Amino acid sequence: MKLDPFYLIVDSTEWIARLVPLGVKLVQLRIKDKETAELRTEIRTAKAICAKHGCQLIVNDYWQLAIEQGCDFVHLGQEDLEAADLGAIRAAGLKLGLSTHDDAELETALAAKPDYIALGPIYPTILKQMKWSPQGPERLRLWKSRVGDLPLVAIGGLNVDRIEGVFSQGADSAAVVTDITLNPDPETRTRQWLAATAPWRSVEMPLGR
Ligand SMILES: Cc1ncc(COP(=O)(O)OP(=O)(O)O)c(N)n1
Ligand SMILES: Cc1nc(C(=O)O)sc1CCOP(=O)(O)O
Ligand SMILES: [Mg+2]
Repeated sequence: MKLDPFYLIVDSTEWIARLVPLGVKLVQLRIKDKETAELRTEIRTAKAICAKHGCQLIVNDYWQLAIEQGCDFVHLGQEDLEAADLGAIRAAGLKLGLSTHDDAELETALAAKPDYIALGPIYPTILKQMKWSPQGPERLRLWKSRVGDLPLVAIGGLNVDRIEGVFSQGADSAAVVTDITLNPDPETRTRQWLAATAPWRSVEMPLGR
């Protein structure tokens, strides 16, 4: 499986409606602190927008709602994974992305046979408090050697200027929140991300890229 090299993460369908039509092909809906009914509506709406624009939607955390709404991809962290029913996720045909932050988490994640592995935080992030120090882009190379053919997602503190650095270390996709959502002009920033990740979007990548 291949992931688009530009992995946008947003916290509402408003953002999805605003940015996905610009050409985004991979988006995560990451909502915290909303009631189930509202989450259900958000997921349903996000799914419809993404389907219209040929964008892969990944639902963060809420795997039961993702199943209920007929989604096809979820992202779980390690604590989410502990509480999740992997059998139900697989039986529903969902693909699964997993977070990792250290060796033990990578081992746990690989045992769950995910469809991609994320490593973070690559750089300091202002989105949320994290107990891990920034990994640095070099750590992606070690992770890539361990995940083999599984797509590797870099996350945490990424911006347009840091894209080349994560792909040169072996990342297959670069995930981003605040460089876009806190930008004074999120549409222009999204277009910059699309352009900057274009070299990694081609079907066949030259060796060593
Ligand atoms: C692509 C990607 N990588 C990591 C995360 C973080 O997941 P998690 O550790 O479960 O933390 P929350 O995002 O749920 O706060 C992610 N969402 N996406
Ligand atoms: C949600 C999330 N998870 C991370 C991890 O390391 O698992 S870092 C992160 C925040 C990403 O936001 P930004 O691009 O604004 O730094
Ligand atoms: Mg989570």
